[in-house]
Amino acid sequence: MSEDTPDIETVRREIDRVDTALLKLIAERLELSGQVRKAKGGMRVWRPSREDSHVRQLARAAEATPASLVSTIWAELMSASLAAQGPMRLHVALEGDVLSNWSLVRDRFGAALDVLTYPTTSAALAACYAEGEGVAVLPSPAPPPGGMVSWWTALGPGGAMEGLHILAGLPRTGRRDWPRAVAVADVVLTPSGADQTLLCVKDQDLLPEGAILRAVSGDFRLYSLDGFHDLPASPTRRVIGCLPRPIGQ
Ligand SMILES: C=C(O[C@@H]1C=C(C(=O)O)C=C[C@H]1O)C(=O)O
Repeated sequence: MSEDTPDIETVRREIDRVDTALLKLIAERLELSGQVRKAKGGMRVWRPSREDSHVRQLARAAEATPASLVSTIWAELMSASLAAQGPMRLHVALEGDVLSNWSLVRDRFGAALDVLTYPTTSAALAACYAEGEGVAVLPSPAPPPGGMVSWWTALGPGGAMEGLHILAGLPRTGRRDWPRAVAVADVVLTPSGADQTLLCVKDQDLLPEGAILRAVSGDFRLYSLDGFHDLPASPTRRVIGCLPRPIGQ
């Protein structure tokens, strides 16, 4: 053994020391999330914009730790926090590549929350709509010309589920400009600090400058706008979501 080779027992003792410190900090964090629950009163448990702005700041501060690792570790911590705070269930549509969908959900929401799965997108969306604290995980609105994934029109002007919003993109980290899946819930839109606003337009309507066409279904078009925009709703257009920008983009 050369002089530079670390002694395995010494390294293991150091790892034990770090893990014991981490364990104490995790317990402290869980204790604090119990207090958040009380402080929130009747407020909705899931605050996706707070989660993504927090993880973005941590990833920036992390230096050598990759953003994807920061995101998955905090997904687990937040999952435990949410499970402790109250009833929040995930309603996941497993259409398409089931294994990829499942790992996207785990990476973003951790393992502590109850998950119900559905064979179709519309069934997952309906279950979420029927349940106050539910969150649906659905395939992203499809870019044209693949406009078959048209569930998002139900959130648009005149749609049956106007209270629901698109609030998070999956995966949370990476360079993709448009997510593979999105999370939908009955939560008010608030900025995370780096967002795209999702605007659903019916028929032909005047578009804000810089709008990017993301999906088309019948008379409905879905555009994204850079930044957070609280645009007033009209019979022909409505803001249906706010997607925090992927971390690491
Ligand atoms: C703790 C809160 O509740 C939830 C859990 C969070 C966390 O564990 O950091 C963050 C946002 C919420 O989804 C909060 O609202 O701050």
